[in-house]
Amino acid sequence: MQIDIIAPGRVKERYLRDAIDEYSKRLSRYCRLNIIEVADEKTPEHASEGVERQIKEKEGERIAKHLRDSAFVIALAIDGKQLSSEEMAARISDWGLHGVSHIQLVIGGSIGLDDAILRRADFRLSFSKMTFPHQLMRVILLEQIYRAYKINAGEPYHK
Ligand SMILES: C[S@@+](CC[C@H](N)C(=O)[O-])C[C@H]1O[C@@H](n2cnc3c(N)ncnc32)[C@H](O)[C@@H]1O
Repeated sequence: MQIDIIAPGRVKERYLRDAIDEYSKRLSRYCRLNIIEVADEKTPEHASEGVERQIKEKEGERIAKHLRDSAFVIALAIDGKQLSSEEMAARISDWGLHGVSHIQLVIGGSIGLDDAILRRADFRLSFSKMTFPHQLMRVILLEQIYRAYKINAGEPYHK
């Protein structure tokens, strides 16, 4: 399975980059992982609704360039569907059985994902009703994909 994670902005914090590298290394045993960072837009502190919409559109256009018609696209969205780790593992296995060989997971920038990306998504995944910083979200997502592969492989991992 090819797994892409697409997100705006470069992760600058060393401790997050270390965690991303660690989970990427662990995941390389189970899938082909590709992390695609698109350029992010600078967000002014008190941006108007119009400016925020423009920022999301620009970042959305950059994300869209990487989306493949044949891929199963998952948008990370707070109001998406919440799954347990076991349910996520079962979905990944199921999508694979139904011919999906390429999953693209998209994380929004600091003000979220453009509507066009949300509409394109085949599935919207929520990690809870809480808002996580987009850069930390990459680590959480990688850990949960790794957990899903461990569950599907029947291999022990902390419960
Ligand atoms: C800082 S959040 C954006 C917050 C923005 N107000 C929104 O509602 O999308 C940045 C990105 O991280 C992801 N994210 C943050 N918290 C999440 C959660 N609980 N579940 C799923 N994705 C989340 C989403 O992709 C979101 O676009």
